[in-house]
Amino acid sequence: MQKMLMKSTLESMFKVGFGIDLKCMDGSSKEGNTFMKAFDDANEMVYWRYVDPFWKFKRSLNIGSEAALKNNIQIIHNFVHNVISTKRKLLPMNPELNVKEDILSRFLVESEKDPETMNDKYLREIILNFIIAGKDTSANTLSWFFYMLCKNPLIQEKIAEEVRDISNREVEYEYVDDFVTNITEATLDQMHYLHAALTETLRLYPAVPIDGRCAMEDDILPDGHKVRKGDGVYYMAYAMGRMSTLWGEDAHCFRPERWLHNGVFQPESPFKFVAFHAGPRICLGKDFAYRQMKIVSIAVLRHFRLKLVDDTKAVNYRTMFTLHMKEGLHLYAVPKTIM
Ligand code: HEM
Repeated sequence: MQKMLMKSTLESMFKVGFGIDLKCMDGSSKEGNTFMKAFDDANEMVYWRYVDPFWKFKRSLNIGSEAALKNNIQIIHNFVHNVISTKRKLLPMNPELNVKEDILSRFLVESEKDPETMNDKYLREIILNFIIAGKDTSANTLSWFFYMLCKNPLIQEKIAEEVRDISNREVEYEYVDDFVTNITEATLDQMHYLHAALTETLRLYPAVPIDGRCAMEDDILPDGHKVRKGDGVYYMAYAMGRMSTLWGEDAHCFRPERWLHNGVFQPESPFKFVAFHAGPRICLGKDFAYRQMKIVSIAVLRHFRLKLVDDTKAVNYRTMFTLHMKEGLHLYAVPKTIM
C-alpha cells in the first residue's frame, strides 16, 4: 500500500504542480517508475552519509554507495530536464490555459523575463523541491494512518461511519471515480474526526521526524544555551510528539479524541505540534496535504475495510529523511457493500 500511495502522491504533485500526467499508478510509465526508485534510493543514500565516515572518500573514487548515488542523481536530473523541455514545447501552444493551470508553467513564463537567473538548473531545483516536499510526506502519513486504523479497528469504524454519514447526504454514485470526483470542499470541512485522526497520526509519526537549521550568527537560545555561527540546531518532531510533558500521560496512545472539543477539531500551536514546522517557514502545502489525504482516506474507507496481512509482524523504519516503513504496508482491503 505504501508503494501505491507514493505513486498516487507523486502523480498528483505532477498534475497540480507541473500539469503533467505521469501515469505511474497503472505502471504504464517505465520512466516514471525508474525515476521513483532512483529518487527513494537517493534519499536513503544521502541520509546514510551522516553515519558513514568514508562517504567523501567513496565519492572521490566513485565507488560503492556514492557511485550508486551519482547514478541515481543522473536519472533524476535527466527525468526532470525532460519534464522541463516537454513543458517548454507545450507552453506556446496554449499560453493562457497553461499559465493558469500549474506552478511550473508560471515559473517558465517568468524565466523568459530573466533567463540567466531562472535557467534550467534553477527550474530543476524548484521541481525537485516540490517533489521532495510533497511526495513522501503525504504518502508516508497515509501509510501510518492506515496502519494505525488496522491496529485500532474501532477508530477505523468510527471514521468509516463519519464518511458514510456525511457522504450519504449527497448523491449516490455507482462508480468509485464518480464518487471521488464529486467529493466537495464542504464534505471535507465536515470530516472533523478524520481530520483529528490524520493529525494524531502526524503527532506519533511525523513525516519529517527530525528537522533543523544552521545558525547564521552567534546566538543565545531562550533557555540560555549558546549557539555559535555555523552550528546545527535540530528538533525531533518524532520525540516531541511522544513527550508526556507535552501531551499528557497517554502520549503514546493513538487517540484522535484529544484533538476534538464537542466533535469539532481544535488545532494546537505549531510550536507544540511541529509536524509541519512552525514560524515563517511553516509548510506551504499543509492545506493541500490535508485535502489530498482526506480525499484518499474517504475513497478508501467508504469502499473497503482494511486489515493487516500479518498483525504480528513488527513494522520498522527505513533510515531516510522521511518516515518510511521499511518493508512497506501489506494490507487486505475487504470490499464493503455500500449502504
Ligand atoms: C503530511 C504532509 C506534509 C508534511 C508533514 C510536511 C512537512 C513539512 C515540514 C516539516 C516543512 C519544513 C521543512 C524545513 O524547512 O526544514 C515543510 C516545508 C514545505 N512544504 Fe511541506 N509537508 C507536507 C506536505 C506538503 C505538500 C503536499 C507540499 C506541496 C504541495 C508541501 C510543500 C512544502 C514547501 C514548499 C515547503 C517549504 C516552505 C518554506 O521553506 O518556506 N508540503 N513541510
